[in-house]
Amino acid sequence: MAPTIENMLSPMMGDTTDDYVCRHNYSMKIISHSPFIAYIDGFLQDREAEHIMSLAETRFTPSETLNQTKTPKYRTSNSAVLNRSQTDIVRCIEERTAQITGIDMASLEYLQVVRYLPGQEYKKHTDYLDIDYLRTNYWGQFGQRFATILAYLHEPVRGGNTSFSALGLSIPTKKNDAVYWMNMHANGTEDVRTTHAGEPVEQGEKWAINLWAHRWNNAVRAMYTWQA
Ligand SMILES: O=C(O)CCC(=O)C(=O)O
Ligand SMILES: [Fe+2]
Repeated sequence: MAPTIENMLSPMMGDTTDDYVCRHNYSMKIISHSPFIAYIDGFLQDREAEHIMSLAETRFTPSETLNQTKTPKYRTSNSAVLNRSQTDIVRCIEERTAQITGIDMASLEYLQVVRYLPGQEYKKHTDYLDIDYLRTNYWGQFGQRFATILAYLHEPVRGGNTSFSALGLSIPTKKNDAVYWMNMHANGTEDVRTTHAGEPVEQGEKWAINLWAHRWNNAVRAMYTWQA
C-alpha cells in the first residue's frame, strides 16, 4: 500500500493518550534579534505531531485570510481549528506555548492546523490583525496577535519553506521544530519586517500548527479607544 498520510494516520485515529506524559523538552536558538525570531528545536515531543494530524484530518476547510487581501489564491491551503484543550496532547501544546510566550492560556488562539498539498502556498502577509478586525473578533478582547509560533507537523519532500523576505530568511520545515517570532515592536506597533510567506509546496505535503498569542499594549489600546 502506498505510504499516504491517510494510511499513516488511520491506525492512530483511535489512539489513546493514556500513557502520554506532557513534557517540554525543546531548545531555542535566536536567529534574529530585531525583529525577534527564534528557531525551536524539538518544540513538539514524540507522538504529538501524529496525534494533532489525526485530530485535524476530518476538520479541514479552505484556509481564510483574515484581514490582508481578498485576492484569490493568496492562501490556498486547508485549515482546521481544534477545540481548547481537546485532548491531553492539545492541552500540553497550549501550555507549552503559553509558557514560552508568557501569556495565560485564555489569550492563546485555538490551535489552527494548516495542510498544504503540492502547489499550495500562503503568499506574503503579516500575522497581526487590522484594528477594525480586532474590534469585532473574539480574540480582539485579548489584544493584538503579538507572537506567532509556527510548529511543523509534517515536512514536504520539496518546497514549502517559511520565508521572511525582508530579512533574507528562508526556513525549511522540519517535523517537530518550530519558528517563534514577535509580530510587533517592543512599543506595541506593528513590525512590517515580520512579513512572511509559506512558499509553494512542490512535492509531498506540508502540515503545521499556527499558535497565536495575544497581548494588550499601549499602542493597540490607544488606537482601540481613540477610534471607538
Ligand atoms: O506555512 C507557512 O510556512 C507559513 C504559514 C503562515 O504564515 C500562516 O498560516 O499565517
Ligand atoms: Fe503567517
